[in-house]
Amino acid sequence: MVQSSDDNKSTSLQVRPQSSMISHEMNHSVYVKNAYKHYGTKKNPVNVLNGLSMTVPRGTIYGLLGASGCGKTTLLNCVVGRKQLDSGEVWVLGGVPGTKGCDVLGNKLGYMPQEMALYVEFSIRETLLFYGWVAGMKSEKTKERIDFLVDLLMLPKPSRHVQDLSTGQQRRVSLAAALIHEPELLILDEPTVGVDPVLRQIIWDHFKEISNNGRTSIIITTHYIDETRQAKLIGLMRKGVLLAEQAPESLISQFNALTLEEVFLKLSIAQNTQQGKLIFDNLQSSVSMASTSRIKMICKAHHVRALVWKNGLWLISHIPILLFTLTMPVIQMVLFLVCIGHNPRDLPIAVVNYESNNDPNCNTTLFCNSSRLSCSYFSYIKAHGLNLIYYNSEEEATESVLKGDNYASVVVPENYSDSLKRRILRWKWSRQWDVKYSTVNVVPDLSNKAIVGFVFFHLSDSFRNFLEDFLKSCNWKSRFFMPINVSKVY
Ligand SMILES: Nc1ncnc2c1ncn2[C@@H]1O[C@H](COP(=O)(O)OP(=O)(O)OP(=O)(O)O)[C@@H](O)[C@H]1O
Repeated sequence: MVQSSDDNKSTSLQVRPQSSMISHEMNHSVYVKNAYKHYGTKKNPVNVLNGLSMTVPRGTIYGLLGASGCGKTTLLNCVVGRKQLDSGEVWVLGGVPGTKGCDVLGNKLGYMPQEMALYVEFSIRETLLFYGWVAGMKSEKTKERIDFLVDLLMLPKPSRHVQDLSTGQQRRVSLAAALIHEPELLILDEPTVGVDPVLRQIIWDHFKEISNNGRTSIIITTHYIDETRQAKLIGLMRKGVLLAEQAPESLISQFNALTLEEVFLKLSIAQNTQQGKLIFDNLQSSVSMASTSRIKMICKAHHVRALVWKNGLWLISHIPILLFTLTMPVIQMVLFLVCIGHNPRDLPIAVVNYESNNDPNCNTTLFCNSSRLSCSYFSYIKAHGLNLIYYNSEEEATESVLKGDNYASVVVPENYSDSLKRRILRWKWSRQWDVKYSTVNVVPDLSNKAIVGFVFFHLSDSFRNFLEDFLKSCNWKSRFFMPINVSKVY
């Protein structure tokens, strides 16, 4: 309980929340200046950051303290680039996240969010392996680190699946994922919630050890105010600003308090009485630099490898979904073809039949001695679904194709039937004359290859059927050839 005399003393404190006690240098781990962030609409905003400034020197454990809902997570999300500031500056490891030269931040940063962000179908080992690979670590080194972290954080067997762990164990796996690649900057949102006091001390000892050499900086938010006495610096956050940013011992002695809780209380009371003035001061002094931050995780080969591995692993552990994913396109295709798709029909083609003098009504009956086999062939084409438009000459038919009236022209030469029969009978020893007059000439519209493909299909399939029936009618042995000549005209 704070004495009333202390209260009076505290209310007279000049709380200047925005003036960081540490000088501004670009080589700090994290430097936030005049950060503003609100949620909700412009008309009805929830102001979470109100011109907050924060400095985390390299190699420091920084305890970010504040009541629930004061904006700690929002601030950290802005630092790691998950959210953007409305205005203000964020510098991380000497660069502005999202700009050139700061693209390695993803590997230098270890972030443990407050919410569970693990793939629960994975085992502990698979989870940590994935995050190691994402950070570009070699498998051997990752395995070494997994053994070390499982031991340090007293995790269950690495083969256990995340979904089978308790919430506290899952949070420790999340912490291990942030630590796996020994990043330069660790941002941990309440890493010790629900952790046994002995283990909590072990974790803090580890933090002190890795920050001691000056390489690793750690920002920790926690509700356990007392544990942050072990931090090098603490930032007391309230109403969107830092009320103080100092070493815990120096705060305690400066505010003549016994605990950090007491310091926080005194500062909060002081802030309440000065609120109006401070907001005014902040507005006066704030240079609104709309430099929004966003950490760009670069997509390197190891990211791709890790993602492919992760997705593969996920699919293997979800066999029904894998089967569904593989068979779905086939099912879709079959359903589409059965219900909707069919070959295009009634495609117009220009025809010239020199054998029948272009008589569209010539006898189409197929028999061995027929002298108008071309008429029979045309009837097969018609039955197959092409629309025959008769022209008087080959030139007119070709012209109609060039004009786009028809998809192809089909010209049957005179003496077609006799030549065709001789060609079938003499086969390899056919005369050139018979070859020429037994061949149908086709000129396609090359501007529409997909449709022309169907025209060829109709023409050749019709000829195949026609030939089979003709050979049968003559009792000749079965043969296959396709006397259709395609000419290209541009
Ligand atoms: N997406 C959002 N939309 C609207 N309001 C939000 C959103 N996220 C957070 N808030 C509000 O912003 C304020 C700050 O939330 P934040 O999560 O940053 O606080 P916190 O200090 O991390 O709280 P805790 O310690 O409980 O995690 C809260 O009032 C919260 O309701």
